[in-house]
Amino acid sequence: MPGMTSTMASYDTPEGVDIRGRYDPEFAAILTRDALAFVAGLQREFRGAVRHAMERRRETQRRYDAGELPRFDPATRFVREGDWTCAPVPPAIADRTVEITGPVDPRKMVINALNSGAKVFMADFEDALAPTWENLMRGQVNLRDAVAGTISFRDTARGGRVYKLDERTTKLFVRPRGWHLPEAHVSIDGEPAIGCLVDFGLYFFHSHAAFRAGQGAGFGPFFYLPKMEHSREARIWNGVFERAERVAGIERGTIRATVLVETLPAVFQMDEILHELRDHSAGLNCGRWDYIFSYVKTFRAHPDRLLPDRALVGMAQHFMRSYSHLLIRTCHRRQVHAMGGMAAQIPIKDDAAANEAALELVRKDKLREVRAGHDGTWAAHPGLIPAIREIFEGHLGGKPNQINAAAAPADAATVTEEDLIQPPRGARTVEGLRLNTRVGVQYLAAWLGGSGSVPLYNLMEDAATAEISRVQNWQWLRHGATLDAGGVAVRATPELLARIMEEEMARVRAEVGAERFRRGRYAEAGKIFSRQCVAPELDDFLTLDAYGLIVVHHPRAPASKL
Ligand SMILES: CC(=O)SCCNC(=O)CCNC(=O)[C@H](O)C(C)(C)COP(=O)(O)OP(=O)(O)OC[C@H]1O[C@@H](n2cnc3c(N)ncnc32)[C@H](O)[C@@H]1OP(=O)(O)O
Ligand SMILES: O=CC(=O)O
Ligand SMILES: [Mg+2]
Repeated sequence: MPGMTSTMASYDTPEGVDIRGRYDPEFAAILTRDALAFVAGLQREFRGAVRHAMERRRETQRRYDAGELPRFDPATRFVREGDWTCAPVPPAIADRTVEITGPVDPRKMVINALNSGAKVFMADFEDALAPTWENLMRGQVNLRDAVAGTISFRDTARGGRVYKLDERTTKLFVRPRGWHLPEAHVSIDGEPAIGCLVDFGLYFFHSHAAFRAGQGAGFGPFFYLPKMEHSREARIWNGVFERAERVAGIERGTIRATVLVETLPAVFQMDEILHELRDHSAGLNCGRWDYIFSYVKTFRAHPDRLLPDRALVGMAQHFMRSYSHLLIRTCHRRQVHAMGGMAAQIPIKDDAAANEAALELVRKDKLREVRAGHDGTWAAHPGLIPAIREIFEGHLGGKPNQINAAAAPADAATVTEEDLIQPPRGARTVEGLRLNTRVGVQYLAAWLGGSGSVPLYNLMEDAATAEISRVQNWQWLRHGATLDAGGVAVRATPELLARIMEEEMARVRAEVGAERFRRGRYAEAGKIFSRQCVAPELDDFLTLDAYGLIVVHHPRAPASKL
């Protein structure tokens, strides 16, 4: 009987491992006994180090809250000043001029990304994915089939159009979740698994051999590593890679990873992070959106460092420019790629002039990046790839990257601690508070409904951009910021937010329509977002705070709070 298997059958798990997510025969082919034993081995070896690293994050934040500023660590000066380089770049990924990003599910999108004409596809378990059990497991199935070259999809909504891989596809990088996120559907020795070790472990276990034979020319698999704050966290990843190489019997140093420098503390640790990963490094990337989020988080207790409206905090702000210039110099000194970041604009379908204006903003952003010395950059949508390729390939003149040209802006050698934390300039407005609220609520509603990246007001929104909306509102309220309301100064207060919330919820309802509003989780998202904005203590991550609401344990009752 259809459906019978899903209630009766269960996963074959090794000692100490329990699967609390829905049973599905397709998922069972991923959650094999051996694959789970591999994940459990990682968790058992590294859980102590991860716990310690998370405690150190909290301890460091307490020091920032007491007035300390982030700075370069005098104890590791020898690493910053030392004359060392990372292992040579694998030939398969010398050219990373344009990288498309997208969630590991839906399947169609994965195929589109692999066929997009970009050099790399960064398949995301992180900012672009709501980590529901279904998304995570379907994502693993998609990645296994993508690496095997067998992935296909029949789109019934499009008259049965069949999607399959082209002759030439992009190289695959996979981004697991950050160290802070648990995986509540997998328990190991009675505690939730570490989310990123589940993402990494299952993908690596099933695909490393096919990947190295097909995609990596003897190297790989390749990864992106998000949201790290300190080199001790990179050291854990290095250990994970070494264990994986040992267990799989592959040559040490062939797994490679690009670290996103997307927290403020990490910008003071770039050499140290590369040094920890020097045998496994594939460079650094400017994760600009989480970086802005992290600036607010780090300075949550510093009223002299309030951000202006979110729309004004771009790469032209001094602290952002300094960060990207220092990242380029650091990477090129260490002989690895310095990757640029994500412009939030996406194609606008129904307005040619607005579309051209959006494309022009993307072009400008990419031109700035390649001129500054970046070796490649990110695209959020396939429609942007031709323009971005033209800029990067035109500037590089046939070279795959500019690592050996040691390209870096002249001011990169003199970037100071003060440059990296200089408060951004610009107005703080009630309109900004409104927009944060409107966007934050809609993103959260989408995330609760299982979508981790969505188009909103012609921009890409994902967990990182939504975090900026949340923490900026929190910061303004916490410090009673003065906001401009069309020439009149008003104070950011919980009462003002409550009024704006009511008005913006009504606006969202009118925009999306009553039926979609009712079916979606907008009301719930509104409540969560409000609570997060007025919380006495800033929640570290909105996705962690709300995670319990997307956890569905089987066969027991759904929706348990962790
Ligand atoms: C801060 C950071 O971490 S940035 C990195 C994480 N964020 C991301 O990766 C966001 C990636 N982008 C996206 O998710 C999407 O582009 C969105 C949600 C912004 C917009 O998606 P949509 O509304 O579906 O776009 P749209 O309707 O224009 O899609 C047109 C086609 O392009 C495809 N497409 C759109 N974006 C992508 C993508 N990133 N990768 C592959 N294919 C894509 C769609 O599948 C669709 O294909 P079809 O014509 O065969 O049906
Ligand atoms: O992950 C990328 C970012 O900008 O955040
Ligand atoms: Mg990010």
